[in-house]
Amino acid sequence: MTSLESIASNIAHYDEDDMHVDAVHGFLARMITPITQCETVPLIDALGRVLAADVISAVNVPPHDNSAMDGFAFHGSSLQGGRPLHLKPIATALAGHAWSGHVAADECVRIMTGAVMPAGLDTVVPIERTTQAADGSIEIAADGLRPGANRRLKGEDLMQGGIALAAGELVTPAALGLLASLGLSQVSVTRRLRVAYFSTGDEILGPGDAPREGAVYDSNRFSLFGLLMRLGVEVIDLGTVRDEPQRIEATFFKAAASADAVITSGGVSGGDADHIRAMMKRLGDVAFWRIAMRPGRPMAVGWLNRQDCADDGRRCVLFGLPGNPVAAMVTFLALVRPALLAMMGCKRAAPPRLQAVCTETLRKRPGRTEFQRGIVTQAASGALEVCTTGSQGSGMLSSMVHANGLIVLPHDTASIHPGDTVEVMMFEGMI
Ligand SMILES: Nc1nc2c(c(=O)[nH]1)N[C@H]1C(S)=C(S)[C@@H](COP(=O)(O)OP(=O)(O)OC[C@H]3O[C@@H](n4cnc5c(N)ncnc54)[C@H](O)[C@@H]3O)O[C@H]1N2
Ligand code: MOO
Repeated sequence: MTSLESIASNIAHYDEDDMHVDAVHGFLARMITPITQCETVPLIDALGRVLAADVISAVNVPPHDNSAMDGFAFHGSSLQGGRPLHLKPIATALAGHAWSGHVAADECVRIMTGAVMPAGLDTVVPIERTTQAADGSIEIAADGLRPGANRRLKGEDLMQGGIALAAGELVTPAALGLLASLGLSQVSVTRRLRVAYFSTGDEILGPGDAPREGAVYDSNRFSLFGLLMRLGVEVIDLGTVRDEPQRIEATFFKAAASADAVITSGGVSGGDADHIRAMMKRLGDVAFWRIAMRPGRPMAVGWLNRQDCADDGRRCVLFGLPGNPVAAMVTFLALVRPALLAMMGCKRAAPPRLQAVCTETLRKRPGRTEFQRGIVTQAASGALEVCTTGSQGSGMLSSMVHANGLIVLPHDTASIHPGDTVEVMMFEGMI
């Protein structure tokens, strides 16, 4: 069984007390194994799931050559140097009602969008480019019209026998529609990832609890719930756990028995009452990092031992996030989310980061990656601009609410000045 130590030995410049964000990504990529169990679900339930196998198209989409316009279908070979054509309409072809018949060179067929192209015809002129003469013939303004115009070819979207969607694809709304266009009623997806989460700390209150001196309401459990729901995993909410060893231990056992991964928040920086670190160490193979990033410096990563043997022999992955609410969200988005997607078997690449012109000074020293809460807007010129949400305290969740992305300032970067271009990891589609 792989150990954290053996993974660490393969990471260049591995230093638990000063982890480069790139080293964290490299470490997690080595640590994570995708789930292989799969299930067949009705098509409609596949949204947000990950395809377990390549989907081979059993049909052509579209299944036949068809018209892209309401107009008249005719022989493209009749088009000569843009001269107008005069053709006699002999029939009408409607979508869903194929018309079969012979069409001569001086004839045409009135055709609707989606209707099967009559045999031998390859070109459609839109109705607005035609006029009807008194004798019923159709005059076609042919300039700029090429043979094959406004015809959609059989199989041009998906070819029968080809891979319509590959294993590891996330079923997005578009992918769901595409699967439906193949006529499928069910699809094989990886089983839903089970992710347990809980908050720790004696100062943490639950919703509706009476306020008390020195206590704060639990927000991490709710931000994490939202982030996990957006990922489409099965969430297991294990509540808020006080800094009492027995309770923490029982909660970890529960998580390890029921989940593929467990996410905790708080107690990883090593304060006096942080029993959680000692507990994590005792219950599994866990590394405690100080990551060269802001926010999100302390973080625990590893595996929890299972008391009983899990059905698939997998170990429960542990992500111990820092307690500060912004730090918990940022470490989730930047580090945990890609790892969970990999566990889900999702091969989709991370969305590209936007480039935007920064409109303010961002103070930074080289030596750590920073994720500042940003608001991206479009200037009148069309260029993307970004400013921060103001104070960047890692306890200020309002800074996340007002942001629409994270400005990513790489490890070696120094301060940013107005007019400099920065990269932004947009929230849209993520949180
Ligand atoms: N001596 C050091 N102190 C701290 C360090 C350090 O490196 N050396 N790191 C700081 C950083 S950065 C962070 S982030 C925090 C993380 O500490 P913990 O993960 O141990 O978290 P706690 O101490 O339990 O809590 C920190 C902070 O967050 C609040 N919190 C915790 N859980 C929740 C929750 N579920 N909902 C809302 N707020 C929560 C908690 O009340 C504290 O204010 O450590 C720094 N200290
Ligand atoms: O992880 Mo801490 O939030 O950098 O303050």
